[in-house]
Amino acid sequence: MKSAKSQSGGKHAKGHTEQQNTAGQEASAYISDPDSPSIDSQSIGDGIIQDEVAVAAAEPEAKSQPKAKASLLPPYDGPVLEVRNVHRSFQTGSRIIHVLKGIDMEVNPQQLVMLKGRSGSGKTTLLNMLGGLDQPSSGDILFSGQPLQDWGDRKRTSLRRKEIGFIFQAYALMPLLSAWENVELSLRMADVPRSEWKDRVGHCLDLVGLSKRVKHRPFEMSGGEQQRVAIAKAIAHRPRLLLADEPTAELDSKMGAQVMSVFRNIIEVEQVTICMTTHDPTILEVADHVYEMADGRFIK
Ligand SMILES: Nc1ncnc2c1ncn2[C@@H]1O[C@H](COP(=O)(O)OP(=O)(O)OP(=O)(O)O)[C@@H](O)[C@H]1O
Repeated sequence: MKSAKSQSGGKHAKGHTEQQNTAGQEASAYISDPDSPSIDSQSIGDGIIQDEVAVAAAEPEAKSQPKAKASLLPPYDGPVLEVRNVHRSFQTGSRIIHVLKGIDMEVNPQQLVMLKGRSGSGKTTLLNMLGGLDQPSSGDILFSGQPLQDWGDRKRTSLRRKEIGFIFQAYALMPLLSAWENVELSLRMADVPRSEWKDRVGHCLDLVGLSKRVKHRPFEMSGGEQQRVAIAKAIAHRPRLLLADEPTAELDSKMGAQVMSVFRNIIEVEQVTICMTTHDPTILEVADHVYEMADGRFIK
């Protein structure tokens, strides 16, 4: 796993020990400011995980009673994602690095779309933008027809919590929580009413083939099983979009194939849309569409 990058838009989950160590501190921040501030200036893994650590550590009573999932987005029949001429540059010291150089793409409902390309081509930078974790330097990203750049930090945070599920290369599960509790956490974060948790957690763990592992903690499971818990967790709150950053990179080919078959199944059953990055040529055939990136552009 690579280290986090120097500036906004970096990536990757922190190690578990670090997640645990920050729990108390993050929890108090969460309680004192329930509408937690934007995490857009943090890496994809850092932002999501700090958010989760805070919610996991907070006493349930410290939050107001969860409300039913309010719709953030008006009904829309078009693509889940429309990306128009997106550029992203980073400044490191006196240097400006132009990472994305005019990206155009569309992701339609219930598609499995893959971004492939060599290391450093810009895949994760783009994924961060698609999840509203970072903003383009120029260009537009529409999520279900809504231009994300016109949304404030708070609304984008809410979009991430309610409409997007994130999956990482290194699973990013809470190490002290069981599979069941890890999935439950995502419902708590999305303000899903507690009365719905039991059925929904059971259903999601069943979908990923882990109904017999619900009490296991991450260290008691194989890599493939942990990644399937992470998938159950990512879909539990019924997001429209799943974003996965190299979800099979740590797995052998058999477990990688299982994860891809779970992806196909949840697209059918949960009607979710998936956009993922990969280096693995053996899984590309499962995709509905593959975008190949080189040096910040798509190769035709
Ligand atoms: N926050 C940042 N500050 C400076 N440079 C960055 C930042 N984020 C990404 N970059 C640079 O942008 C380029 C693309 O990085 P990115 O992580 O998007 O590539 P990638 O295709 O996902 O690579 P990999 O397959 O290794 O994960 C790299 O040269 C990287 O160093």
